[in-house]
Amino acid sequence: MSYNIILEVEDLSLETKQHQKLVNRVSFALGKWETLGLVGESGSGKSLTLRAILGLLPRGVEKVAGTVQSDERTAMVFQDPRGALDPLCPVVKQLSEVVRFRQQVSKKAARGIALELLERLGLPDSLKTEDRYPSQLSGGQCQRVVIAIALACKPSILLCDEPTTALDVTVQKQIIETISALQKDLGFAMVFVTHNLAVAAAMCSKLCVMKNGEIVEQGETLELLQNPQDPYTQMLINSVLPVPELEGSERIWN
Ligand SMILES: Nc1ncnc2c1ncn2[C@@H]1O[C@H](COP(=O)(O)OP(=O)(O)OP(=O)(O)O)[C@@H](O)[C@H]1O
Repeated sequence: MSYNIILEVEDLSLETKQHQKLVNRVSFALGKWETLGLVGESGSGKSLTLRAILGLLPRGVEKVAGTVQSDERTAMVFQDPRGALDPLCPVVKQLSEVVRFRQQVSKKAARGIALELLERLGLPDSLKTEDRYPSQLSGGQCQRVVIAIALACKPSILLCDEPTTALDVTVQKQIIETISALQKDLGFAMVFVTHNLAVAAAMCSKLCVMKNGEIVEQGETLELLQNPQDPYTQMLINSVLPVPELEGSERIWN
């Protein structure tokens, strides 16, 4: 890996045990501080690619070729925040345990670091004083806790698998702004999986467009969106609905 590259995926291929190809010869590189977006339709292999980077492939899926070279401090934020948390454990305790394990500090120090992290993520002070379980938090608050847990590992690479898909649009925007601000503060690199081209354009300096398990096009975000070469990328861009004019235009619901 060259000096500034923190993650390099080369010719990665994943298959089921029955040899069904799921990801085929995927290659990309991520520089320090950079954010790379993986975009493409559902089922195109984005999540499996992230899981392969983390070495956490689901049962029945195998890496059959290729290499992944990455910094060992890699953490992941999953799509479904509630599913990523233990429903039977108060959230501060869950976060403290990760801090204690990953940062090798005392129980008391871990709780202090956990509370600081929660504050940094804009979670309410009531979490400091009362035990709150995931079911007592909103979806956006659960996602903030999950992000705090990922950051407790002090990652140099953060893998985000559609971290805002399960949230409403205003909360989506807040979470994306929070992640961007934390990235500026803490200086990690990111691979960001999203369906949303607007989010990808706002967050990512480079994009890889995936279709049927392959990267059909990759490049600098602006260049790629302004001058897409692959018909599939062109179709993705054309399928983003423009915000309709509010007066005088035909509406679908009329
Ligand atoms: N455990 C598994 N066993 C067999 N096939 C799987 C498994 N997990 C995923 N797949 C298949 O691998 C392909 C890629 O899945 P993946 O979850 O990476 O897609 P994705 O691009 O992340 O989709 P989405 O945007 O909907 O999350 C899909 O065809 C999916 O059905």
